[in-house]
Amino acid sequence: MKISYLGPKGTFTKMAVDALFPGEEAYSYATIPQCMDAVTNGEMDYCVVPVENTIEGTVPITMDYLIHQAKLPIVGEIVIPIRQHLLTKNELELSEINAVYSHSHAIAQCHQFLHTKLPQAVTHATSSTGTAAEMVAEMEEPAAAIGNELAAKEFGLTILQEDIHDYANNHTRFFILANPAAKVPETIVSSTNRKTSLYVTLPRDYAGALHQVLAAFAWRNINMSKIESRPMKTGLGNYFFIMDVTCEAEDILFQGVQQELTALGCSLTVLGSYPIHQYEKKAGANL
Ligand SMILES: O=C(O)C(=O)C[C@]1(C(=O)O)C=C[C@@H](O)C=C1
Repeated sequence: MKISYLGPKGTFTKMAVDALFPGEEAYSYATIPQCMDAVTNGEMDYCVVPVENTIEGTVPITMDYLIHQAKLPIVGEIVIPIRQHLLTKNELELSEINAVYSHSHAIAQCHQFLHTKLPQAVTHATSSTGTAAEMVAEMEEPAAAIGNELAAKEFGLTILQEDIHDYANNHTRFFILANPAAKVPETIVSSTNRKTSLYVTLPRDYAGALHQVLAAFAWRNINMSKIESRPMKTGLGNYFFIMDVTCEAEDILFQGVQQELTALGCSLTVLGSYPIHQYEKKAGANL
């Protein structure tokens, strides 16, 4: 079994991979689209990609590339607690740090900390928190990375300040996307907690169009756990709606929704019906 993830070493995505696929071969890629492409072209069986964070919301590149380009099925989800630390090469005063490197989502999770404690430091976005740690480990100037304990270990950095994220309840959701030919391992399938992700496009702009869509789920008592609009990229004001519902796509009531929305001229695409996993801390784990 081969799994692609956003690398290099020491990323949160790598932690998610280790939790889901212990002992399996994991391959690092530089970007989220590259992780998905590796599955599409058959190099990899699965990829693990970040989707949504408690503080910063959706990871747009993941949803956009999944919907517009990769079109891979979602076969599972894991939610991981996120602890962001300030990592440096040596012990420094905060006032000495002139640059901070990290993934844009990690920087956003620590915005208030950076604003109040490191006003002099210029922030630089990197392709991942692991890349930021790798870069800072090679720099001579007094810079810091935002990343996790695993990155500190992998790149020999000091944790100058722990838990610098602005809100304590910080979690990120990751999707497991699969090559349609791959057999999903039993450890991933076996979870009683399940969800379906889908997106809906409306036939045109008219009063109550979205209300009709929501009503189709509501009167069947199907619980919606998330709804968000994303641009269709075809013109200003053209949006589709990504939704998560807590039932299976095979459920007779869900199929009723599909028929009703199709009759109304909407299009409904299922991205996957999948099990939800919660990260369980193991002895010696880095979270
Ligand atoms: O840079 C990493 O470590 C990642 O795995 C990416 C990512 C993200 O895209 O949101 C994953 C989890 C954290 O929320 C911050 C960064």
